[in-house]
Amino acid sequence: MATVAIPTNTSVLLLDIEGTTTPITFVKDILFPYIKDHLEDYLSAHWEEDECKQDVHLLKKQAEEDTRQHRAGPVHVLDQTVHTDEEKAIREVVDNVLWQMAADRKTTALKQLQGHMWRAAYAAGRIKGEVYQDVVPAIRRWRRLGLKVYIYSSGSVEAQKLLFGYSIEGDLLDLFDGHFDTNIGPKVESKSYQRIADRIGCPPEDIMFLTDVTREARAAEEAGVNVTVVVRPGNMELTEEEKSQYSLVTSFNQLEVPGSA
Ligand SMILES: CSCCC(=O)C(=O)COP(=O)(O)O
Ligand SMILES: [Mg+2]
Repeated sequence: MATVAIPTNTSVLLLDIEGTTTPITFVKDILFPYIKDHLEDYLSAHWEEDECKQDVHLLKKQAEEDTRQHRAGPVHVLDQTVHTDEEKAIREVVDNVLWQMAADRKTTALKQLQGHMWRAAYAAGRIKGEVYQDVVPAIRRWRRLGLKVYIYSSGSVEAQKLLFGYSIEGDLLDLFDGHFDTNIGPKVESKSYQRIADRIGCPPEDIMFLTDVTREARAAEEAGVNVTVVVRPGNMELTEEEKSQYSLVTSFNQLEVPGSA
């Protein structure tokens, strides 16, 4: 695959995680199964704690929104207020979370709870965040050239910091100037990218977004952000039309910063 020149005006690289910096298999085969295996025990152990109560509250708000939107699933209604039976209430939360995960939903409520659950696993060394080999050297190179590097993932900011803070390559948090998650808006909506540009304090045109998902790429482009689509093993196959529409790279090494050769 050919090299892709980063536009000369670029001052910020905005990176997706799953399928871009990190193999999809790490998320699907390690992070998500951890949640499924530990969910019920986690809720039972932390049910009375403020953080867990806030997580359940957010899930309930999301379930109410889903009901308003007629987004029916096998189990999607949480009604904690009427439950005096803790076990039953926990069961409802478990069913709701598993239903959301089966649909790979990116709701802030789901992502916040997942982030809180992974904290203990990372801290105990049971999980280490995976990053592709080309990622760290490329980011260090970009930073030496004066570019800023931000993360934008559906995973909560806390989950992002855990992944990079406890990574197979050690603590990588000093590689990033900041993190964004769905609190700024969904990754498939162009307004989210406008907000990110505002928050960083630069025009959208000065940002290059790297992602594996063309719906995200399209939303970013609509906001005026430059985009390169990252093709990694196991990523969703692109259509011929998508391949012709976007600049593609299989490694960050293919991104050339003008004047740096
Ligand atoms: C960064 S934490 C785990 C990943 C995750 O939960 C997720 O939804 C990944 O979404 P992305 O926007 O990075 O593709
Ligand atoms: Mg992705």
